[in-house]
Formats: sequence, structure tokens, C-alpha cells
Amino acid sequence: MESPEADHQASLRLRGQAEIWRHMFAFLDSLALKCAIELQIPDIIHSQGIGRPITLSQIISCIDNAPSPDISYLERILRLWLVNGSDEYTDLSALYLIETHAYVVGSWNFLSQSVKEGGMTFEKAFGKRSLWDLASQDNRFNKLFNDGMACTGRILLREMVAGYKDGFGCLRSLVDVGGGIGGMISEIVKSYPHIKGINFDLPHVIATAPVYDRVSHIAASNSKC
Ligand SMILES: C[S@@+](CC[C@H](N)C(=O)[O-])C[C@H]1O[C@@H](n2cnc3c(N)ncnc32)[C@H](O)[C@@H]1O
Repeated sequence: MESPEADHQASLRLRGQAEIWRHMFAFLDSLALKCAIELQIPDIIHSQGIGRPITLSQIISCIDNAPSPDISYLERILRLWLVNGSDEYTDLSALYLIETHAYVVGSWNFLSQSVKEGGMTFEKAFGKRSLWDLASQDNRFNKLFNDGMACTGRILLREMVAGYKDGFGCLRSLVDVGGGIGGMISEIVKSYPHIKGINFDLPHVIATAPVYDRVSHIAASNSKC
């Protein structure tokens, strides 16, 4: 039989190992949730109505562009994931897809290199100075990024307008610098129609911004940031 001290050391080693395994696979929850969002599973379940059960076969039959769907994979994802229902104002799906995108996650793999030799992880991973540079050359990512920003913007803005009631009253115009596609400024001028809104962002972002009443979009003169 081992001594109590040896037992204690062995138990510490095992706990350390378990902790490393936990970190090693922590990404699985994030990526399973990303998969569920990409397949629009929350929307499919939500469209059934709150509290109404839906079978795996019903879910899989509602997934768009699935030429040969595999129900066993769907079952594995749903074992990892629960639905609470969502609404337009609390839905963080678009932001989640940014944060788990290869451009965002990829640069973290260069952290140790940056510690050793300095320089930005993002530049080492992708040869670009910033996420904005990449977005300007990748239309799909540009849309994903702008939609993701707009979804957090809506959530923040709802709280801001509710809590900051008199703060906007004295303003005649308001500029949102780095305002993305203008979601936040458009909501402010909707609640305060006397304000003239200006949305300022990079050209590739402004190019995709919707038209809003009482909001002018202005593109920054160059994309260096
Ligand atoms: C974190 S996002 C915020 C987006 C926006 N506020 C929203 O909530 O939707 C930062 C924004 O700054 C913009 N940006 C970065 N560099 C800029 C620059 N030099 N001039 C203008 N906008 C810039 C990006 O394109 C991006 O839309």
C-alpha cells in the first residue's frame, strides 16, 4: 500500500490530468453550438412554438440545402445542446458565428510566437493587419461580421434607450464612429426623430449598409486603421 503522501501526490496528478483534458476539449461545446446555429436548429425548434416537442426527423427535414442528411450526427449535436427559445432582441447567433470563425480562432494559435518574437498574432496568422482588412476582401465574412455586430448592438441599444431616457433629448445630431451598418444609430433616431444620425465606417461596411430614415452613411476615406 502506498503512503498517504504518495496517494495525495497521485491524486493531485490525476486531477491535473483531468483539468488538462477539460481544457483540451472545451472547444467542443462552442463548436457544437456553432454547428447548431449554422444549421438553424434554434429557429427550426422555435418555429414549432414554445414548449411543443419536435422529433429529430422533423428537425432534419427542415434543414436547408441538405442533400443527404445524417440523423446520427444531428442526434450527437443535440445531446450537447439545449434550447431556451429566443427572440430577435436576445439572439446572439450571428455574434457567436464571428467569435468561432476561423479568422478569429486562428490567430490564437500564434500567441506563443507573439510572446517569443513580438508582433500581432493576427498578422502572423493571416498576413493582414486587422480583421477589417480581411473583411474588406471577403464578402461572406464582411456580412457575417456586420450582422454579428448589429445583433449585439440591438441588445445594448434596447437597454441604453430604456435607461438613458433624457440623455438624447438635447442633441440635434449624433455620429456613430465605427457604427457598422448603422443598426444602433437608426434605432436611436427612431426613438428620437428630432436627431439627425450619421453613421461613419469603412467603405466595405458602408457599401452593405441598408438605407434608414434620417441616417446618412459616410465612408472613411481609407481602410488603414
Ligand atoms: C467592433 S465593430 C462595432 C460595430 C458597430 N458599432 C455595431 O455595434 O454594429 C468596430 C467597427 O469599426 C469599424 N472601423 C475600424 N476601423 C475604422 C476606421 N479607421 N474608420 C472607421 N471605421 C472603422 C469597423 O469596420 C467595425 O464596423
